[in-house]
Amino acid sequence: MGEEQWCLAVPRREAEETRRRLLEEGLLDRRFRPRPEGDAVLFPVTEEVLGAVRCEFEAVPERLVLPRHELVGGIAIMQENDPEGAERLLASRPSLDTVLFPETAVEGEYRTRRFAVLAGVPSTRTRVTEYGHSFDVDLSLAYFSARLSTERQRVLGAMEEGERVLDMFAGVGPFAITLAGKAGFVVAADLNPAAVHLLIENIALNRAGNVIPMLADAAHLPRLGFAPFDRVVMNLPLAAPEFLPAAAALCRDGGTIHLYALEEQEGEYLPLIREVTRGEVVERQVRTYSPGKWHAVYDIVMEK
Ligand SMILES: C[S@@+](CC[C@H](N)C(=O)[O-])C[C@H]1O[C@@H](n2cnc3c(N)ncnc32)[C@H](O)[C@@H]1O
Repeated sequence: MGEEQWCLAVPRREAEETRRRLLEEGLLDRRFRPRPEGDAVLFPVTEEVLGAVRCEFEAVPERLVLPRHELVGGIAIMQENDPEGAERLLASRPSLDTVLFPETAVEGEYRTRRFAVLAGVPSTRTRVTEYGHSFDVDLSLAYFSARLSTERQRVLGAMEEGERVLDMFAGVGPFAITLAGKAGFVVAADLNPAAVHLLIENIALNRAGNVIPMLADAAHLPRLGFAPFDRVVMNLPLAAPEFLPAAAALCRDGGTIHLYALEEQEGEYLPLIREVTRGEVVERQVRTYSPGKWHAVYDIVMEK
């Protein structure tokens, strides 16, 4: 079952006049694209607007079922390869530019997917706004998931002012730039040159001058002679445990590592974590990944 959206179905001959009046009254988004359906044109509206205007206009309320999708800025990623559903989705959401369908799973070292464009502007690039920050992303070139926005705020909330932070797998910078709000500085590393290009653009976009971008393999970071960090973010769920010894070497005693991992059993990574610290470890489920598998985060206090 997809998501539902209320619409006003207006006879075609009334459509232009209705559009003008709804715009004048501020009840319709200016980016609205009319979508003819039979003899009518469908205007997407909220339930409140529907209640307010249905008596005034020669209009019938309709409930459209929209295909399941995930929103990333102006892009909707659909779960089904359904071009007709994609057109409906595009018409119902004025803020959308493009509807994509992932042709592959998230794959490779850079954790990217290949997409087919189902509707709209043929591009995988968009701008995402998250808690007052803006991130330019290109979904086919670099990883980005809007689903971790709450998690980034949680980590920010756990920080003290002025911390030295390392983001080992920074992507286009959502953790690094969010945490920069409280940090003294953030070193943000990624192996993917396209991700680092976007990271640099995002540092400028958000004026986050205390984020230091690095094109680097996280495995080499311990050899670069950094002073120990107060906090290390490890967001590479499939392989982060491999890099835990490197993170432990880079984190000060009493500092915190946030290890994101994909697991099938609660506490799966505890034995590995116990090899690097005697400190407190708190595990949380971030979200379900697939049946029987979930993304977990371990907040690890370093005590060597
Ligand atoms: C799951 S993504 C997370 C990106 C970002 N933290 C976010 O939340 O959007 C993991 C990132 O790690 C990068 N990566 C993979 N292997 C790496 C390595 N050995 N060293 C540094 N970065 C790596 C990938 O290019 C990818 O951008």
